[in-house]
Amino acid sequence: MQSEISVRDLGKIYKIPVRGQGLLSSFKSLIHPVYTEVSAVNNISFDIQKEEMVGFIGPNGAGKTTTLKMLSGLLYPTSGNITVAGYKPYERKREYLKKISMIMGNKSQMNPSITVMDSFYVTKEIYQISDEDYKRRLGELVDLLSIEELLPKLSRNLSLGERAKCEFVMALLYCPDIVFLDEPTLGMDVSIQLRLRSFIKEYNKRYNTTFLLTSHYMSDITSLCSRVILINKGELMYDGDLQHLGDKLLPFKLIKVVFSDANIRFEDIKKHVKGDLTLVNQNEQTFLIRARKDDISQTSYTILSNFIVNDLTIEDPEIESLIDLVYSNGVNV
Ligand SMILES: Nc1ncnc2c1ncn2[C@@H]1O[C@H](COP(=O)(O)OP(=O)(O)OP(=O)(O)O)[C@@H](O)[C@H]1O
Repeated sequence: MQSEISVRDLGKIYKIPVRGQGLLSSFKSLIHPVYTEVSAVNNISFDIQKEEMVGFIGPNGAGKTTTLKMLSGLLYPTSGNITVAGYKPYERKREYLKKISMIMGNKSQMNPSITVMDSFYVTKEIYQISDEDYKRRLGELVDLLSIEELLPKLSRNLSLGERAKCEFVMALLYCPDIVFLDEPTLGMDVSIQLRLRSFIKEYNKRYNTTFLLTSHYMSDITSLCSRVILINKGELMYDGDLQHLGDKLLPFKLIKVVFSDANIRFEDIKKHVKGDLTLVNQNEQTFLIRARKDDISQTSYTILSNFIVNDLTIEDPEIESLIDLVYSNGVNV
């Protein structure tokens, strides 16, 4: 069976004009432009099946947006092949454009000078949605996102969160099979992020829509995607289970220990325990300590043998800490 999204050896090189400093140099570069090349995506391959929700993650400049733009047909690849729903995206066939949608958290698709309702109506006309389907779909989406009172407002007067909800409605009105989400919750407060996440989850279940999502908020990824594709400097670094990636990249565990003695200090523990140990936090006799996974049995044993302990538990690190690692340091899986 053919995958819903199939990407093979995909590459994108941007050619950027080099401009020298000063007026004369700028003038020369207009007549004889010199270009430099930036390899944004380098030979990546992956498959996504229908109904999957996949997180697409990587540090700044990794090539996520460039890839999404090639998948949606906004950019032409320099090399490789893409098939989405049986189409070549860069051909931008009308039937293809009806099958996909792209939501970009930092770009609005709505005309600021007309009302929300009119923007939706324009979408109806562009995508030739029948009156009956339009009425039903709009009703459902307005209901799911509770935006009834926004319909008569001018788009330019919407708050960030209100606009995001309307963008979702507009992008889904024509019932696309595949949705590309690029930072859909960017800059939103936590309550709107939660609302949009539960909306995406519910929508995926109800309509079996395929989602490919990039986000700097790990909670978007952890709550929606069990599979992640990780890229770094345009190269594919990992494709698989999110939890497994966490195990690989976070090679430590957390020991929560409650001592009987209120006077214990972290230095006392370190005197006995060999190896890497970090104090994450302390509340009276309760310590949360980070230790390397490989040392965890020995560390716990040493603590139990040298102190009077009321309670000791071993916990996995929060998968959320993965995003800091991925986005701040880049990664090597
Ligand atoms: N239009 C463009 N012209 C030239 N270079 C570009 C263009 N768009 C992106 N790039 C470069 O391509 C590389 C990948 O950029 P891209 O926007 O795809 O990364 P990203 O993973 O989406 O980053 P972020 O998380 O910061 O949004 C970067 O080095 C970027 O500077």
